[in-house]
Amino acid sequence: MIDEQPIIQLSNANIYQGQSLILSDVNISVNKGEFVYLIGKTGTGKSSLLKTLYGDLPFHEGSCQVVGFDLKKMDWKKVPYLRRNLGVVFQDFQLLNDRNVHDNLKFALKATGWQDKKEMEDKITDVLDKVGLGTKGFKMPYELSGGEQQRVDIARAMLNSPKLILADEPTGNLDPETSDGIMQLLFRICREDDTAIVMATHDYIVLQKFPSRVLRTENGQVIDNAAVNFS
Ligand SMILES: Nc1ncnc2c1ncn2[C@@H]1O[C@H](COP(=O)(O)OP(=O)(O)OP(=O)(O)O)[C@@H](O)[C@H]1O
Repeated sequence: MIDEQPIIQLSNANIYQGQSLILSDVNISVNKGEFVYLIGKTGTGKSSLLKTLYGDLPFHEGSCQVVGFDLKKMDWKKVPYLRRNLGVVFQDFQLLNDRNVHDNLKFALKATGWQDKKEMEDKITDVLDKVGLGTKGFKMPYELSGGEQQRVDIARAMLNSPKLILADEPTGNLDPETSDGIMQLLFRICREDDTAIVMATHDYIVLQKFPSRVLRTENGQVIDNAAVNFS
């Protein structure tokens, strides 16, 4: 068996928002290709944890390794390099409304250092096919349904073939049927590309339909392999 480093490893980690300690003594590890839910009541720190993992909040106490980056030692200027190695998916899609789907993806590629036109075109075709939007590249974001916009957001997260995708309530704005489609897509990416996915959610229907390991934020702690009470 190949001895691989976890994609995420936090040990005795403290998570802050400014001066406020949000989560303390966090000890979790996520392996390649794992799908992990992050649940917990509102305001208990799910987004704060995800933001720390993608370098949006500084990390100082304990240890935190993400896709091979040591966040405690990492120079703040290196955050763009960290971001090239992971994908982030948001609840509100965060697409640029002044350009079409293709150009949204091209913008993201250029912003992460891509230059070769042919390679960029091939990559855009590849990710749009993967999310089932191969024919929608010319559409403006406002011409798409919520589910389609979320697929574009996921396509954008996949552009740099990340080993990790962090998703903050990706089904939060979608109806149950559309959510199912997004969950099937995320699980397929996880399985076929061996991408680890950490997904914050309030959606217990999704958890029930697509069971996987659960982390729960509660009373300033993160509980691993948490039981879920569906009643
Ligand atoms: N920008 C900020 N500045 C200061 N405190 C913040 C900021 N954002 C969030 N907080 C605080 O951090 C704590 C955790 O919030 P966080 O958004 O991480 O929780 P959450 O579990 O993701 O909540 P939700 O489920 O509502 O999205 C809350 O007490 C919140 O008020």
